[in-house]
Amino acid sequence: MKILKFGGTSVGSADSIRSVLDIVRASHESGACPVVVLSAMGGVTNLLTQLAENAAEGRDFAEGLAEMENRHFSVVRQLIGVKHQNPVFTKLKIYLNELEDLLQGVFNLRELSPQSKDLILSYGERCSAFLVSKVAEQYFPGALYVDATQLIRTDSHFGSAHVDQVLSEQLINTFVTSNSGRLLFVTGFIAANEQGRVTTLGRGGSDYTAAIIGAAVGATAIEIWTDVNGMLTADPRIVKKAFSLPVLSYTEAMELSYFGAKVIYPPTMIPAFLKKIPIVIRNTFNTAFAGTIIQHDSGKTALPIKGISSIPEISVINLVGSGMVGRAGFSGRLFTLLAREQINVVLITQSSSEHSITFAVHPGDVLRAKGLIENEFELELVANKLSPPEIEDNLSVLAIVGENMKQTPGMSGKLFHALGRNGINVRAIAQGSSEYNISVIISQSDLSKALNAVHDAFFAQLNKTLHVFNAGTGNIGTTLFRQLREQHRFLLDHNDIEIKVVGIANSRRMLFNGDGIGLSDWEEQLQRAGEQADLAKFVSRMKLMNLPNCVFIDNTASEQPIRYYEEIFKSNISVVTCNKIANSGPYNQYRSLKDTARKHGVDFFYETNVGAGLPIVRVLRDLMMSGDRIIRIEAILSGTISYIFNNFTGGASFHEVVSTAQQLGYTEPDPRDDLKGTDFMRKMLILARDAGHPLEPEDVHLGAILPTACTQAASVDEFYRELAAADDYFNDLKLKAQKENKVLRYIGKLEDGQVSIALELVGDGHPFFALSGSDNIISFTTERYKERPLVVKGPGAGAEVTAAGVFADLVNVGA
Ligand SMILES: NC(=O)C1=CN([C@@H]2O[C@H](COP(=O)(O)OP(=O)(O)OC[C@H]3O[C@@H](n4cnc5c(N)ncnc54)[C@H](O)[C@@H]3O)[C@@H](O)[C@H]2O)C=CC1
Ligand SMILES: N[C@@H](CC=O)C(=O)O
Ligand code: NA
Repeated sequence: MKILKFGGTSVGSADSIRSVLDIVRASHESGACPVVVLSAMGGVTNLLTQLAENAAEGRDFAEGLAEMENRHFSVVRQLIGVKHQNPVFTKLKIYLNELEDLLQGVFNLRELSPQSKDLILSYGERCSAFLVSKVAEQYFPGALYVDATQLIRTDSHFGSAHVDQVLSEQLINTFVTSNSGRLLFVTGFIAANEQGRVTTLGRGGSDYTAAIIGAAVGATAIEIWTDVNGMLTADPRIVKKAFSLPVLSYTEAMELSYFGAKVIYPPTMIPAFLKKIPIVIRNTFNTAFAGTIIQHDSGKTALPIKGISSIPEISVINLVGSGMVGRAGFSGRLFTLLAREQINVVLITQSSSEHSITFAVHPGDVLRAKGLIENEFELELVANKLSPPEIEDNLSVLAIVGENMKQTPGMSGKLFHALGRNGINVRAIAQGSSEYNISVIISQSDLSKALNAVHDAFFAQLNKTLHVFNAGTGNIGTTLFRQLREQHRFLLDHNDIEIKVVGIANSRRMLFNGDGIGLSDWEEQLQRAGEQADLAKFVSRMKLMNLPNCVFIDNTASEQPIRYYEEIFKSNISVVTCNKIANSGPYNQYRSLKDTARKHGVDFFYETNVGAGLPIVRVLRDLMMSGDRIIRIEAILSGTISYIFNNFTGGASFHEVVSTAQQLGYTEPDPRDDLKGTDFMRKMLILARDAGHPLEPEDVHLGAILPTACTQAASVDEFYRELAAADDYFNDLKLKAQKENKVLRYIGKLEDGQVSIALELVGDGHPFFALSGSDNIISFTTERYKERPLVVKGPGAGAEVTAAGVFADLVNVGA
């Protein structure tokens, strides 16, 4: 025999009741004659609570009663044939009249005892179970409505009564046996005490009813039908990637539901656990989905943890006192006091010095707990053996849960790494003695970020999300967005990485969307829904959104974003930049940026600062980190100048070739930066610094390729005019080279801590002779690569290769 329990949403409307009956039919046809347990229609228990409170305070309750009547009557009209409706209306009307009398009594007395409240609430389940049984009767002759007050016996602890398991089992078995073969529709949640007075089993008690009946009849399974796909790895309202768990042990399910996951009412597990009856959580609205099985063992799984649960609102009380806290007997007195006063202590930690105890309670209990402690320990407080209790509010608990944790080392390391990397401060830590959970207390404002970051850390193989804030939507930014869009599917399928661009800014406008800005029409969105750009606001919004695995990309050529890098690192956000200005400014700035990023455990990636997408920065870093020593670097690192010399061969004049290089996207936004050598200087400086030399920009010996008039041009237009005027000068250079069978090369060198860049004529014996397009080439002569240098060569400018380099840096963030 199976028990099927349907929650409020499953019986919330005529449509959903139809789905319930389909499920019952399927179960019935498969041979089992199930017992069906029903909750009140969705929202009805809350409505009844409200009406009872209204009545007790002398407020009107008629309107609410009418609403209750309408909801039930409307189902009768929709689901029961006209001929059979009258007796159903009559019985429902009797229930509603009784309810009205009760509410009137409460109204007259202005008093609502827990006993009256239980009786009032019982009408929710009575109406729904009766109604559904009558709808079912049309298809299952003999279907029987059962009021659980006949089946479940409790004590008189109204509101949350304790079940007399033995007596209830007898009552249930007698009833079920004498009605064998009939389909039973039982009210959830309600029971009765010895005198037959109605009691309730606590919020969510319908699950419990199902478990009690299941245990009594030795059911093969207890199916809890709800409106979600079983128990999930985390709260899906906060963690979009939360997924349903196929198998959990009873203990794991208890731990997960204790901390917030409201899918199942924790006491439900006990009768099922004792009789080893599996509980299956299924979705009434997605019957094709297998749901979650809760059973004796936690099942074979590769997952180190099962889920992450959370309590969003918690308060903490700190007790400090050298003379008191930590002494034998103190904690005993403290926690006995709190237990006696029914204050639920969610979590306890004690400092190793044992001079302090921190414990968490629900915010509604915190002031009462403080008052109780002040009373109980009055003498100790007066004698200064104990400091007055301190309260901290606006905190949350996050807990990772799973039986496998016990056998897997490094679980807490992983948890704290994920939290630390995302700048989440941990207020207190507790590991359950069972080692089935590790809980941390964090600030409420960090909860969403923490849940997502921890979820990614533990279920990384199941997809990691990077949240990107991108400044600069020019040549490189636009190309990067296109590449991200084109690769979105591939990254998800092959690397389980999802990249969401959640903020975009250029010098005119900015736009945010925490769910990700669609990259097929970002320009149109930025125009339509964006606001006026303000980089300070962009950065503060980025911090405020507090997203996990967050990356700031600087795709501008501006000094402005650089002012925020430190602040960004301090907010535990990584930076990826193709903007060279940050690393080629004063040495102190370069040093400080690197140090700050390292200190905050975030990445600062700038591969495209040198040679665009070519692996140069990375290669140098690997050489340095593995203990090699750089003897000499020789390089061509201006893609623009390389292109110009490789193409200034035929009929086109020098200034025309420069203009083509600009059109091809090789130049800096201002091409004077390339031709004056500034861009090359920056790259050599960055390499020298990365190679360990604390140089300043003016330390680089920069040989010019332009006549003075060109270098002094005050605007880009004027620059082109001066270039055109200098055509003869460049032609002479070209002819000289051709005469000597040589080519023009602008070459940078780093040796003995000295950096120079100069225009050279090189012959075909030179390794830099054969280049084409915008090629860069770099040769590292090192202790290990002494005889034959390590050479990297390839296109070193252009939007496609640069954006690809930014992309590669991005996917490596946090790797
Ligand atoms: N073109 C290439 O081959 C390579 C370029 N780079 C670097 O890429 C960067 C971008 O170059 P392009 O895309 O060609 O430049 P671009 O001029 O086409 O685009 C720059 C973008 O930055 C935005 N911007 C400027 N100031 C801003 C501010 N204060 N706040 C927000 N946005 C701002 C502009 O609105 C524009 O969208 C430069 O730093 C360049 O050195 C690096 C390696 C290779
Ligand atoms: N303008 C630069 C682009 C790469 O950094 C160049 O020409 O090399
Ligand atoms: Na590079």
